[in-house]
Amino acid sequence: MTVLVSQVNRLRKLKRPVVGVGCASTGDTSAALSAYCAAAGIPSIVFLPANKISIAQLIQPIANGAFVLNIDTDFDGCMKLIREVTSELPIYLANSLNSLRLEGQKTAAIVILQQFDWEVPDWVIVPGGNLGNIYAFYKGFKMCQELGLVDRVPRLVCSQAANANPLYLYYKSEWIQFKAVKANTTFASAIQIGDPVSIDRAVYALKNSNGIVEEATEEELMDAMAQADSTEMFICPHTGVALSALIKLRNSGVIAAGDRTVVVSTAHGLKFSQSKVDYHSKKIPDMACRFANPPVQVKADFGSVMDVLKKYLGNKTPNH
Ligand SMILES: N[C@@H](CCOP(=O)(O)O)C(=O)O
Repeated sequence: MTVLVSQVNRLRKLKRPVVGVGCASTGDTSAALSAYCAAAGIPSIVFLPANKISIAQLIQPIANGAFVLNIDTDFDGCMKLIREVTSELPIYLANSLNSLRLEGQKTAAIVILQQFDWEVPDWVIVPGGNLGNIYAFYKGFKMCQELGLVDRVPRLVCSQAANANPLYLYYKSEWIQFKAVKANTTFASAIQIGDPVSIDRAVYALKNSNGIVEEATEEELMDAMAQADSTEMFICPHTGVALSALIKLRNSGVIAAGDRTVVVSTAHGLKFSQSKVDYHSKKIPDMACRFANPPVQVKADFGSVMDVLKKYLGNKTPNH
């Protein structure tokens, strides 16, 4: 996002008629845009689907001084509206159909290679919604190959929530015909997108990296998130979608035990704390919440506290 906002800053210094930067968002693009625009002193305008993003996501653009429109539609409706508006008004569009976003995002691939000491991982798994990310990763890896820094690109996996899975359905139809879907509610709300703007670029990236598309049900993604959290992480539900793909591909043997695999995490878990509260209090209809760790309610007296502690510790063996 800073690549794009820096470019807009330059255009404005050149006296080009750009009154502000706008985006439709499921919560993360708007947070980044509003922060960088605030730093650059450029007005930001964000179109958000009302009641479909977390409070932590909503408050970021508000706090950063963006002009926030809460629109009674879903992300795809917001995207359609901002495209119409930016074709009428001199507002610069910041969603990932703008190639400046992709140029910035592709640096994530370079960072992965650098962290792997320029050895190419076998797999990179990315959660997919509007689908700019998966293409940007491909673009970054391909650029490094063309520069001779590495000799190949990793196999890419794009993982979608089963409730918002147009790419998965397209892949399963062997790329016969793309059909946008109505995105249903998912805990992975940032990828609750039925008509991704970067569909063609994503397909190009997947075909050219011998890629795979996976999907995760609500139960699978929430269980994967809880399992990851219990190992010291604190991931977002979208990362749970990507981890579910890893679990499935590993179980089916597609990803082998020795394969080096990167799972990309796209947001901080603290932005989605309500989903974790719901899971750990086992309040989600039709979900077993197998890895829930609810707090134990106990009376404020020594005996009661000792009783529950002894019961808990009785199940544990000392670690010598
Ligand atoms: N998940 C995104 C949706 C918009 O995607 P973009 O990459 O086209 O900006 C968000 O957080 O808003």
